[in-house]
Amino acid sequence: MTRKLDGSKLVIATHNAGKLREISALLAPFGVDCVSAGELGLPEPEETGTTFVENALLKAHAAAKAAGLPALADDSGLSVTALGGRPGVYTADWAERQWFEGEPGRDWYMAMGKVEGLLSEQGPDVDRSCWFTSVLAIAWPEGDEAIYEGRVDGTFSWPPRGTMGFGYDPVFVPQGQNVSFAQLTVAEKQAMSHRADAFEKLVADQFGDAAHG
Ligand SMILES: O=P(O)(O)OP(=O)(O)OP(=O)(O)OC[C@H]1O[C@@H](n2cnc3c(O)ncnc32)[C@H](O)[C@@H]1O
Ligand SMILES: [Mg+2]
Repeated sequence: MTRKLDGSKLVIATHNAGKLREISALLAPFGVDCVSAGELGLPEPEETGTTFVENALLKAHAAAKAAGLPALADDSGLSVTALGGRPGVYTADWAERQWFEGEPGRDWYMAMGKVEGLLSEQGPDVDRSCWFTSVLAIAWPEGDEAIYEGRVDGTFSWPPRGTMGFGYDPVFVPQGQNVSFAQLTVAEKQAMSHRADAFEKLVADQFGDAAHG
């Protein structure tokens, strides 16, 4: 039995604005009182794990300890079959940190181009199948933890298309669709995303029969 959220404030332990938007929207129907890591001024922990689970737990525990509140973290990434699952856990690292109009950020276009470069080296018939993973971890200040994993399969598509979403969304075409994640509204992406898949498991476990949304 995993520990359950009991109505106290929940820290959304991410420094990624796109994820924060999606996780807040997923939580909205459940009336959970949320605060983001950014609002609390929590530092961004170093992601030293070698798996999504390790990094999600590391981020959730760091935030829970620092805030004295339960914390929900997401570790996610894009895995490309023909690249042996890379960038995978290192998806964020493939994008260099840059300054954009005075704001710190990462260069996602460069990172997507890196993946495309490696794929096109393998010729025009290269297998472009790929998948997104999301591991959601909840940690409590006392050390309890819970883990939920989600996945969505698709195709790495070039050139990038669309302006919605974040990160690698413009190159990810989910199975059965012909538009990228960045051409979908938040609600449309949530109907099929890796994060929503993990969240469904979280809801079943944490909110049980009372679950809706
Ligand atoms: O660690 P936090 O603070 O949560 O934010 P982050 O951006 O560093 O997040 P990760 O360490 O989990 O790195 C995962 C990267 O994978 C990419 N990614 C994950 N989910 C995605 C999604 O739904 N759409 C597009 N790209 C996604 C995105 O580029 C993320 O930066
Ligand atoms: Mg990160």
